[in-house]
Amino acid sequence: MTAPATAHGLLLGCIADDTTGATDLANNLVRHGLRTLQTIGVPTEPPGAEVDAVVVALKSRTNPAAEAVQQSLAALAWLQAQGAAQIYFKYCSTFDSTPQGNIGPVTDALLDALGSDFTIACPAFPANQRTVFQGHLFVGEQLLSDSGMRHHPLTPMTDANLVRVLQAQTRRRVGLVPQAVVARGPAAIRQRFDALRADGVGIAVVDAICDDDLHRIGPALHGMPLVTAGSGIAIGLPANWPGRVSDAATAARLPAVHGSRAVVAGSCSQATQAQVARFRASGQTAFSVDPLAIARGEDVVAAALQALRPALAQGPVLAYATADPAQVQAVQQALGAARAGALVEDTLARIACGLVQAGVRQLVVAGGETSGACVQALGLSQLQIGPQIAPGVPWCHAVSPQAPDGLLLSLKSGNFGGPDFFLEAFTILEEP
Ligand SMILES: Nc1ncnc2c1ncn2[C@@H]1O[C@H](COP(=O)(O)OP(=O)(O)OP(=O)(O)O)[C@@H](O)[C@H]1O
Ligand SMILES: O=C(O)[C@@H](O)C(=O)CO
Repeated sequence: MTAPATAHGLLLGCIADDTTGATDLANNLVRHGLRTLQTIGVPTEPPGAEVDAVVVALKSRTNPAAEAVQQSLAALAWLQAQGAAQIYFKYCSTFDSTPQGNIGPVTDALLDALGSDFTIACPAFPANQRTVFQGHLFVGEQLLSDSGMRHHPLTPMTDANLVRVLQAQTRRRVGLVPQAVVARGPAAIRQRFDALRADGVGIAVVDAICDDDLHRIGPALHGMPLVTAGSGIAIGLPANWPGRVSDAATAARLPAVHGSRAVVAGSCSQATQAQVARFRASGQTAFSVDPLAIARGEDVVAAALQALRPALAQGPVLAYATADPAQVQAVQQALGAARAGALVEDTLARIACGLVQAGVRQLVVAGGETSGACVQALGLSQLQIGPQIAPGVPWCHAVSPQAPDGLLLSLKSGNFGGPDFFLEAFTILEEP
């Protein structure tokens, strides 16, 4: 193993279960003053630059649990070799998982490897309308199970009770720190941790309904070997290292990159459906990827590039597989959910590569699995985090073998961003 990389020690070593989730977490860390590097997969070398946090982006959310565990442990080993003082397992703010995992099995494995017997689970991200109250996850005003997440193609979420959802995935006992305790501050939260632990609880779901709650939870996590959460919890952690927090605006500066603009969308979330509809209504060129045509062996990549390339000079173009729940269900019945997902991801990733080869240098990708496939196909190994476009979604800079001069990328979580995100993302690059 390599020697610890950073002269002052890595404060936070993060393991994210998908690519957009990793960017979301890195964005929150940068905005709260930690110099943060995002890697795609587990690196083989120490980070090149002096950083306070590293987010290792995996693509482990929907793999078989044993594979997700293996990838997460490899990331842990690398982060430990860099001297990470605390480990952060980042999953989705909508707790995307199935009764088989992967949140429970990965948490169990990380706790075992760290020799620790206690952690928290908190997907709350109030800036994006994800709140947890009495252990129940809300998306805006709806329970998770009433939200669009009940139709997710890979991880449909039909129960909002996180204690119950997580208990089905872990061999540890799951308990709750209710918001009434969180509201009383870090000392009360720590006391509740101690009481739960004495009771044999290994994972505490922690309520949080606003950013103030996250700032109260942060100090109570100081020194906890493993934190498991969405990206929201990250906003309360940098205050635990007052001497290390730096200027967020400087931390988010990116090199300028000019070139054509494109969007690739594989998310079927409600937010992405609205964004695709708004983009199409704007009159910009859009190509619809039909999963059944891919399965029939048609050359959908060539057709997409033929339709989109000539339009690049007129502004952003869009390739999308985004569809409504009825269409997704029909495709899944015909092909199976996993095969449909894999075929679409592969096709969109090849379209993204073709667009970059055609001169696209500002690229938005919608959907975590889709983003994972695109960054892998583009051969990216790390991302520098830049300015925020919408909560949880920054522009990033990366160098690809296909764009050695650099590329601006925005990896958008499926459910993030307002309806005009696909057009607004490019507009903010024009601001002085
Ligand atoms: N029309 C379609 N029919 C079936 N599956 C599709 C279709 N369009 C996309 N998919 C698949 O649905 C999955 C969507 O997952 P993805 O992670 O990209 O989006 P998301 O879950 O909404 O985003 P996030 O993980 O950021 O919340 C992918 O595997 C994608 O290939
Ligand atoms: O937490 C979220 O909602 C996102 O960062 C995410 O993980 C999307 O895949």
